[in-house]
Amino acid sequence: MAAPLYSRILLKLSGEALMGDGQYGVDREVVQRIAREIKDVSDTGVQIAIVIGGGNIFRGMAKAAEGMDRATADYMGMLATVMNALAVQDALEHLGLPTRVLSALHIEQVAEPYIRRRAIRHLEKGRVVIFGAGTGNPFFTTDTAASLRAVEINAELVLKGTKVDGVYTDDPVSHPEAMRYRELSYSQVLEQNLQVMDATAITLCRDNDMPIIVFSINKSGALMRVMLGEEEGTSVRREIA
Ligand SMILES: Nc1ncnc2c1ncn2[C@@H]1O[C@H](COP(=O)(O)OP(=O)(O)OP(=O)(O)O)[C@@H](O)[C@H]1O
Ligand SMILES: O=c1ccn([C@@H]2O[C@H](COP(=O)(O)O)[C@@H](O)[C@H]2O)c(=O)[nH]1
Repeated sequence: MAAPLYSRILLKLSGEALMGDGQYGVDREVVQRIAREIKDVSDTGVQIAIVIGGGNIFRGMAKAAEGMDRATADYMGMLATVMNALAVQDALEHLGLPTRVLSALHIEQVAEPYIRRRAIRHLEKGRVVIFGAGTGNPFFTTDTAASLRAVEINAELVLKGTKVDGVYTDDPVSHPEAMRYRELSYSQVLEQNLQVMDATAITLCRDNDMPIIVFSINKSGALMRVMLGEEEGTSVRREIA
């Protein structure tokens, strides 16, 4: 089999991708399938760090969050990502993969605190590192946490695994006629206001020359195909000559 193109990656998993066909929460079978795909990549020797979103839990609480103080609601969202991190950790460890959850919020009984050098050490030892609680700051998103952690740990690539199979001319969920891009520059995403990742996350990647590939985590084998450099999803990187 061909060798992966990367040795250290940051995988951003959309929280909503974990809920399968449900309205909210975690679908165990979906998480187990994603865990198997992660293990396949890990078995090739690629170091994998993961940032998980919280949309599957947090959007289920949207009514409760209405009218709340924004920062308080954001802390609820960050705690939701910790629950997802534990669900993914459990699924990976059932497959025999060593993992560590590192949380940006202090909850020592549940997860190690985020310490950059520790995260790198875990990766070097072959552990899958799962970053919980986003950046630890309200007014941010887990996409931004993914860009930030990727830069911090010197990852070679941010992989955004989501429900759609790339970046489209418009939201493909509400605009079925939208067309998928094969590649885009950071500035095209920003100028065209393509909503697949927020502007802060894209800007951080642009400023640090961190390439991004957006792909469908629901498509079997897609994660491995991205690792092997095969045509999959949309690649976002610096200006295309
Ligand atoms: N131009 C676009 N191309 C592709 N997807 C788009 C575009 N504009 C909006 N989207 C939407 O962006 C979503 C991707 O964001 P995603 O659901 O992964 O959110 P997230 O914040 O990363 O994760 P979470 O579900 O945890 O909140 C897709 O489901 C898609 O419907
Ligand atoms: O750094 C962060 C990351 C996340 N949040 C809050 O959590 C939710 C869920 O994250 P998603 O990226 O939408 O999946 C988000 O809406 C924020 O409320 C945060 O405050 N800071």
